[in-house]
Amino acid sequence: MIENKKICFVGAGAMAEAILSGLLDHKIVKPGQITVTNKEDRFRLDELVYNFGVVADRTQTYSSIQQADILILAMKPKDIEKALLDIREWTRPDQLFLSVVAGVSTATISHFLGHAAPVIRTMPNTSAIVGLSATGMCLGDHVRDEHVRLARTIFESIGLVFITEEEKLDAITGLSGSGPAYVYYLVEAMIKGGMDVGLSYEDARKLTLQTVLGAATMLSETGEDPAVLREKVTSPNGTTARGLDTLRSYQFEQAVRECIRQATQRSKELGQMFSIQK
Ligand SMILES: NC(=O)C1=CN([C@@H]2O[C@H](COP(=O)(O)OP(=O)(O)OC[C@H]3O[C@@H](n4cnc5c(N)ncnc54)[C@H](OP(=O)(O)O)[C@@H]3O)[C@@H](O)[C@H]2O)C=CC1
Ligand SMILES: O=C(O)[C@@H]1CCC=N1
Repeated sequence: MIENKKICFVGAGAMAEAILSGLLDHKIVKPGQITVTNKEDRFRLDELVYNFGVVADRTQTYSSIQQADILILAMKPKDIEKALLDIREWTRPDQLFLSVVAGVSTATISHFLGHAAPVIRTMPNTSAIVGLSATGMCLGDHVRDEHVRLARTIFESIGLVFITEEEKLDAITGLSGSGPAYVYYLVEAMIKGGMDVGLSYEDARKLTLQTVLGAATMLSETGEDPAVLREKVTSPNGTTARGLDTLRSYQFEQAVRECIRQATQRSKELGQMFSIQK
């Protein structure tokens, strides 16, 4: 429980919602401790107020920013410079800044703020909504133990937290930040494959979901190497062997590895486009 601290979200989209719903579900804060702000979409703020009971400051955004102890930056990378320049005169070095923005460095955030507030950069994922985010986190200048404790409490309410060096954040973005989309893509393909061989959409979806959930739970609960688990499914000359050979012939592994490399590269590019260069 985080008592007596006000949290203000700057940006009220998908990630902001995922984080605030985790905080409220786990009773880390009360709805009245959270304020949401965005650029212009008032209907979106109304929706969050209606669904979660949080506070939206539509007319005095800057006063909610001034009153906040913790600001969570949750806008797109292209919007962060303007957002920070708009609010900076209402911010102070004794506030904690937590960013979920892809690619943008802690040094850039500090630069745009123009003062010595502690900044923690994170990369969660949308599974935060069900409390299963894998969140990478790195610490900028001026961050003290009490800030790390607060950031941990917030992000552990939405899943696993992994503190690391800033150089790793692009890789974490390419792997686990974007990762849910890769899994959904695989699931889409498996459902289509099931339909190709005669199953209904509903049955293919149900069977695929249970298969993915079961496989993830096996990995997590047995701690086994995925290759070992894969081999246990694969009877010599059986059905799995034929399926896996087909995936290999389409260079499945190379495709997935290149996908993560490219997503990581894109995170670096976003960093170059929207971060100051040291
Ligand atoms: N979606 C994902 O899977 C993940 C996203 N991220 C990162 O989270 C960040 C947000 O992503 P997501 O929630 O998907 O994005 P959304 O597009 O859903 O939301 C972006 C929000 O930013 C607001 N915004 C834009 N400009 C400003 C501004 N100048 N001042 C205040 N608010 C502003 C928008 O307000 P308005 O609608 O009024 O324009 C909107 O509420 C991104 O940087 C992304 O890299 C990180 C991990 C996973
Ligand atoms: O696609 C993106 O850029 C964001 C960052 C990680 C997940 N979504």
